[in-house]
Amino acid sequence: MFSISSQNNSLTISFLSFFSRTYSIVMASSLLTSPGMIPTTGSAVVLRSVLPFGFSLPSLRLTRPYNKSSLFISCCSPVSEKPATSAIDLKPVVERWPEYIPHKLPDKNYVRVFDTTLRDGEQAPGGALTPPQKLEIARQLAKLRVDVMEVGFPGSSEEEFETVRTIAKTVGNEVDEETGYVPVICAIARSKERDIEAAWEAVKYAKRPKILIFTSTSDIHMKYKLKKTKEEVIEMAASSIRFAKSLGFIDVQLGCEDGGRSEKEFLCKILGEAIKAGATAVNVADTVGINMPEEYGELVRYLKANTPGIDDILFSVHCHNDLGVATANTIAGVCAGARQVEVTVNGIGERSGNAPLEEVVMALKCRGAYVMDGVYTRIDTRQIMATSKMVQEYTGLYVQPHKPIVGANCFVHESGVHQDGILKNRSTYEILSPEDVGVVKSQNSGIVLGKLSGRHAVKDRLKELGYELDDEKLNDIFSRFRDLTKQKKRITDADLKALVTCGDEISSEILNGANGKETSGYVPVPQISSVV
Ligand SMILES: CC(=O)SCCNC(=O)CCNC(=O)[C@H](O)C(C)(C)COP(=O)(O)OP(=O)(O)OC[C@H]1O[C@@H](n2cnc3c(N)ncnc32)[C@H](O)[C@@H]1OP(=O)(O)O
Ligand SMILES: CSCCC(=O)C(=O)O
Ligand SMILES: [Mn+2]
Repeated sequence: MFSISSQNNSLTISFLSFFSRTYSIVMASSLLTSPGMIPTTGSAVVLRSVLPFGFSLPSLRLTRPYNKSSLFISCCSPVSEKPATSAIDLKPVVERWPEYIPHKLPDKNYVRVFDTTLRDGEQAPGGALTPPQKLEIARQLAKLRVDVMEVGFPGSSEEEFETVRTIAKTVGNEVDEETGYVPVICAIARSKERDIEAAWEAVKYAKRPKILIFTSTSDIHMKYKLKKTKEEVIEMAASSIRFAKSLGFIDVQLGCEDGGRSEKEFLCKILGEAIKAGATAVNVADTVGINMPEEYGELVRYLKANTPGIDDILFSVHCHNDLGVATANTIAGVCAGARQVEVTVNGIGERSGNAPLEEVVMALKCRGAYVMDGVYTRIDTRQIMATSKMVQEYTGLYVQPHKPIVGANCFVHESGVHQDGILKNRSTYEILSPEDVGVVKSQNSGIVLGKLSGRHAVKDRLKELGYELDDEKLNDIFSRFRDLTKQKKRITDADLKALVTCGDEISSEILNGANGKETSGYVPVPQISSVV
């Protein structure tokens, strides 16, 4: 069924199943007796093997020790019986954080997560935060294990300067003993010495300080906003980078604002000059969210292919969501070779926001191994929901129920056909494991009852409540349940009990609230909460 090969410090198990394209793998501990073996991070399972006639076969790459004597690995192929992510992903005993080298990644598939919730996210209209809130979010971002957090614009005000400095002094020095993890603390600056000095004075206390110097590169921005020529903009960017280095910054990123509307040849030129001046990373921002995924991916590919020295530094992507494709553009950038993603929690940011961290990270976790050549991040995805909730509460910017990954409806089912599928096997309609994103569910399994629900779900819920019904009785209850949904949007446990116990009369107790707040319009789903 499978073959095992060993190379260097890694073991590859290739599964030779021609019969099924769905995989559920149980491995005995005897396979994994070698000390020093754990799954590669991010996507525990790396699928690589390809059959001659195009079928994908999974292989599992193991490189360090497991803390379990036996392993149950659930992995998904393009068609899977298991959620694509799994709460029982293999966990290492102690996983050391890779050494941080600003311009270099520990391996070619590592994607660095640069969170900008506290800078671009805070720029969301109505999203301003107090200094203590920013500090608390920074601590939570560290729990989430973001590689880099961009925490503010020190040159913009005294208060912002102090806030960034406090985060640098605290969160920027809290090294996790077990893993060695400590976040990079980044500050943004315009291409102005005053901003760059303020950035240095604020973040220099962090173990790993970083600056993002931005400059506009599109004709529109250069002409109307900066009122500068191309040559002047190049000189401004290069001299700013040199100035930042002269102050003590080792990690300097140049951000090309409005890169998505910039001339490609000009971008190559300015990026090349930035690299010569000592930049360790560059980004090309789709500042106005105008690019389409193919277009943005193509831009990244072009710049990676045509900029001298680009492969010696980190290429970062920064996408806005004006046309609803920020996540897709970010992923297209990664597929084109970018290895840092600039994202915000819940996707908050200017106008329609930035690429949401949770979407990009879960897309890579869920599909990185299958369709993106094994890219992965080291985000602790179980902290996603807690982080999302904190950001919602502090900014007052609440996500819609159907927001991917963190919306209240993500693991909830109201329609009969779906409920029936979920009750038979969750993977029929869920691709993620709720626990993987920090969601715990109550015993009613994310099933809510309403107008579109079916008999299976009603019967199942009644059984949970202690009522075992024969088909005739169920049909009767179901018919009255349907009647009730004409008057109530959400049918509660109390309603169900009353339907069973009240005979033909629908009690006034049931209809209480029929016109009330709780049953009109959207009703938040109560059975989901986050695990911190
Ligand atoms: C695309 C982005 O998200 S970039 C981040 C933007 N974030 C913010 O703006 C939040 C914080 N901003 C602020 O507090 C203020 O805007 C400040 C303190 C930075 C500047 O305030 P003010 O001095 O009053 O200037 P104001 O904001 O009105 O105008 C911006 C100035 O910066 C200049 N500027 C804009 N981008 C750049 C750049 N990349 N490099 C150099 N100068 C720039 C503009 O041309 C304009 O300069 P001008 O006065 O010579 O015309
Ligand atoms: C170029 S990255 C920094 C500025 C920014 O947030 C943007 O351009 O969208
Ligand atoms: Mn932005």
